[in-house]
Amino acid sequence: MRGDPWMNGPVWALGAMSGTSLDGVDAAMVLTDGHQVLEFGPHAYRPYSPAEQAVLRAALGRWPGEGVEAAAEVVETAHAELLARFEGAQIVGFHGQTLAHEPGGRGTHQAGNGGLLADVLGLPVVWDFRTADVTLGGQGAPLAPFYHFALAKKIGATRPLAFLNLGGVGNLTWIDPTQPGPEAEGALLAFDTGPANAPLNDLIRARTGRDCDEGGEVAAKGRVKKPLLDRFLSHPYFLKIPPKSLDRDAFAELVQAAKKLDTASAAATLTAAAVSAVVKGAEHFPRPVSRLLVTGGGRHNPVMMKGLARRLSCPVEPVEAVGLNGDMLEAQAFAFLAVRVAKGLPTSCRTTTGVAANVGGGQISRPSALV
Ligand SMILES: Nc1ncnc2c1ncn2[C@@H]1O[C@H](COP(=O)(O)OP(=O)(O)OP(=O)(O)O)[C@@H](O)[C@H]1O
Ligand SMILES: CC(=O)N[C@H]1[C@@H]2OC[C@@H](O2)[C@@H](O)[C@@H]1O[C@H](C)C(=O)O
Repeated sequence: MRGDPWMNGPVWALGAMSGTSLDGVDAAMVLTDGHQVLEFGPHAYRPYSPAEQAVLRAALGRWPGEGVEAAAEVVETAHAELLARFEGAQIVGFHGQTLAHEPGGRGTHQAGNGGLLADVLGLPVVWDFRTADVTLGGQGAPLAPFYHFALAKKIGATRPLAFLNLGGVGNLTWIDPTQPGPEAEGALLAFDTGPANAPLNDLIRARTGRDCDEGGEVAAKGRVKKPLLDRFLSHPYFLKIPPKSLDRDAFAELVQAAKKLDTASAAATLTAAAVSAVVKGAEHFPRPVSRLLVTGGGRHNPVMMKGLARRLSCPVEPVEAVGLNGDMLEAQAFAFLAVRVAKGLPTSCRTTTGVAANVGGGQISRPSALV
């Protein structure tokens, strides 16, 4: 609508992401006009309790109508609690929790109803970011690349660079920052690399009860089992030309096979698998990059980071090296994307999701009192 504040200049947008690691919800504010990121605002994190995590985990792989109400309620409650702590937001970008992702098949499913959140928060909420892209034949993921492009401009990059997200799943965005916008021909190439932390977390949880391989300490004590790594790398996913995306549990057989190993060797092999998937992914870059900026929880894992630095021919640094916050970058991305959706700007294109035309994915729900 013409009277909406985002039609008249930059607004403070609040974004929230509940990632595939199932650890909790990140939320962050950015001041943006949907093109540039002008300022970063406050951020916060709300972990899921073990009971909430169990509900989400039990719902993985399920679709609407398949008993996902409890999971949706966990997502909505956690977001309502977290987002209510912020002041001054004019619009909210709510990603929800991906429970299943099958572009080209049943679609993509993010639990959580943005309409409910709009009523609770009294703010317009943009949500369901992925469906439109999938409906138009795209992968529906990754969606952070348009935000990565804005960040590349913000940090003043002049040569090709890449962002790597090491979340539950890994994803890479190659960027030519000299292009005028993210949808320009040759500006971006983005895709999921393969599993990153999710299989490692699942192993560590099963063996030790802990959430993750903190500091890569378990993997550092193990030896990589080359035959298993080679088997992993022969997966047809690595031969696919990007754009391409993955479900969290697409490589379940890798985890099964790793379970036969001692804990340290299994962790070492799964960590090496995450690294190798990125190295394979980098082979798809249109041109070499000047640096690789790493975001997501995996940048805290020194075994993963050292593996990448050893095997890639460019500097590998956490995004903090350029003054960004790698724990909040995806939450910020959905704040930025919310403004783009509200303004009718695209959030994905052929080179980020494979969609045939530029798409502004997402629907906007306004608080009932405002309708
Ligand atoms: N100190 C640490 N040492 C080792 N690994 C860590 C550390 N901190 C975080 N991680 C890993 O990072 C994961 C969290 O990453 P992140 O929050 O980026 O994932 P996500 O947003 O849920 O995933 P996705 O981007 O796939 O949606 C943890 O589950 C853990 O595996
Ligand atoms: C379907 C889905 O939720 N995919 C996530 C997941 O987590 C990482 C990777 O796989 C990426 O494709 C995406 O998230 C980020 C935020 C994205 O869309 O850019």
